[in-house]
Amino acid sequence: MVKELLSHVRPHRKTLVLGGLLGLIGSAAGLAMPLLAKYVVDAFGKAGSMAGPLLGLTAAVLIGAVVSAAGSYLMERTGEGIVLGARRKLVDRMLRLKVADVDRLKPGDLLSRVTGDTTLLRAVLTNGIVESVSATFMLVGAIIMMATMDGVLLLVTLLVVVVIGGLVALIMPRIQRAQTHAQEAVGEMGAVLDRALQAYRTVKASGAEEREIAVVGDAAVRARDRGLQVAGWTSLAGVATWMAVQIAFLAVLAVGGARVASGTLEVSSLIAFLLYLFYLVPPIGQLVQGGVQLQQGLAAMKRIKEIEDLPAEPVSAAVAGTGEPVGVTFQDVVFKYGDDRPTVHDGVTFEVPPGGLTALVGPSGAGKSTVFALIERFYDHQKGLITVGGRDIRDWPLGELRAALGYVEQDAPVLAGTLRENLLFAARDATEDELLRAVARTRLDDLVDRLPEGLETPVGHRGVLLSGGERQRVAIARALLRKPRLLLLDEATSQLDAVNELRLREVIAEVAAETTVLVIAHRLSTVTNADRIVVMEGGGVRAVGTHESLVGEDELYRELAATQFLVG
Ligand SMILES: Nc1ncnc2c1ncn2[C@@H]1O[C@H](COP(=O)(O)OP(=O)(O)OP(=O)(O)O)[C@@H](O)[C@H]1O
Repeated sequence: MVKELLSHVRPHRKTLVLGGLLGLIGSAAGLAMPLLAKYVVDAFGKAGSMAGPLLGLTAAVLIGAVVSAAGSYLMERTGEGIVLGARRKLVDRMLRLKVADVDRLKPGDLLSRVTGDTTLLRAVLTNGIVESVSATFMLVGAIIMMATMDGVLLLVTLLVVVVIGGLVALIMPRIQRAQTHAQEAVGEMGAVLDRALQAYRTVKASGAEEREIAVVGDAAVRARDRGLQVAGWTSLAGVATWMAVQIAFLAVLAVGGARVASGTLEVSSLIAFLLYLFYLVPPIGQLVQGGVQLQQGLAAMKRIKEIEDLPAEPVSAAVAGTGEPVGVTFQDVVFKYGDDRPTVHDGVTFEVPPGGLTALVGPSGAGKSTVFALIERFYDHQKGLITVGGRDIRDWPLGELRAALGYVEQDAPVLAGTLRENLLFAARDATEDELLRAVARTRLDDLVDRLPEGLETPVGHRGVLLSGGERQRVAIARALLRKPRLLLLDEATSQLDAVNELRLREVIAEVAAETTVLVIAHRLSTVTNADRIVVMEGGGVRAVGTHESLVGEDELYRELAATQFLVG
């Protein structure tokens, strides 16, 4: 883990060394100040020329200030660079993860890893390292000086320091563990808050503000408690260090006093030795502080690495596909979302030939949306065969497969940005003509005319909020611009008004004339128009046919048609 931590420093090591050196020079200039002041005072006394010493003093003050400032700026800059690098790497991985992995991780927690944990790296990797290095120098210097004074006393000192140092070393992993828990607690708080913000309207409508405030408050209290554990262990390490010096002082006094009494040591040497002993205090303190920071950095690194170690998917570029419509088949497909989850597909078999409109229907929870998730390879099925265009989906390069598909989620989200950016989201290279045609085909012209800045109007968050029907048509236009060979459309379950429903039906019929459309249908209009309907139930396919044939032959379908489609 230390290696990974240092790998973040490597690209910045030159700046870091330079920053550290400038800091040292700055401090040296500070140290020279009293000496220069002495010259100035001496010059007073001798009534000699003041110009030289004063100029020297001014120059030292200025140079010291500038060099120190440059040094600390470079350190901060390196810190920011390290945080930027860590964030980029983490976000890069986060957006390439498999859907199944993201399902397990909570968005608020992921967010806290990118914001909080990366920030923790800054202190340890800049000041932590530099101060520890300079503290080590000071420590070694003081020890050498002590060695020249008296070897026996040095041995006594080192013995005490080593024993207490061992104790501190035992405490360090505990600090790391406590810090990991503290970071987890902060992540958990982020997750809870995120959940409340996501369901903001429901929270308000349910009058659940106070309950949610309490839930997030509890998470914050847990984060505080974890933080206190870190504080506890850190103070213990601090006390141990303090004790080390005090005990060493007493031990040296005792042993040294005896030696002075026996005449083997001079009093002046004992005094000098004791003075040097106290010189050890700041560097030891800094080293312990550096150790604590290192534990914090390691804890953060652990959480960052957890994400970086997850497998990444190859990315599919947002470009339009080209090509003929493709069919899709499912043969005895078995799938569950996890080993401990119930089986969702238990031998699903159906066939969709290229072109035309196929509707998937079935009771809620029958596994219809899961069919789409498997075709998009958001998840991998456990058994059976799924083909797209006659080719096993596992043999398709992932990017190519997804480029061939258009995908419209049931809860079609609008992303931040303008309407144009939203439409071109899946096909950045579409021409203006293609864009306008997609707008016309999805009957979005009215919307574009109505919006104050037309296509350039910001929509979604911080922009104009679109209605459910508009969002769905934007999503369809977005999918169409990708020129899909197979369009997967999860119809919105919400009621659309008559005009919107008619528009949607027209759009689907037009698209189905050009490419393969597989739609999860919640509306009778979609189903009656379909070339074929696949009825799913209880993890399998129950019947396949047209509306007319199924009404005659399939009881469940008849029931669904009588209730669900007509009302939903
Ligand atoms: N990401 C997921 N992780 C775990 N289980 C899931 C996930 N998505 C769906 N499920 C489960 O799989 C089953 C089938 O869900 P699916 O969304 O495919 O049904 P559906 O037929 O589309 O239902 P609806 O018509 O209500 O949308 C459900 O029991 C659901 O709880």
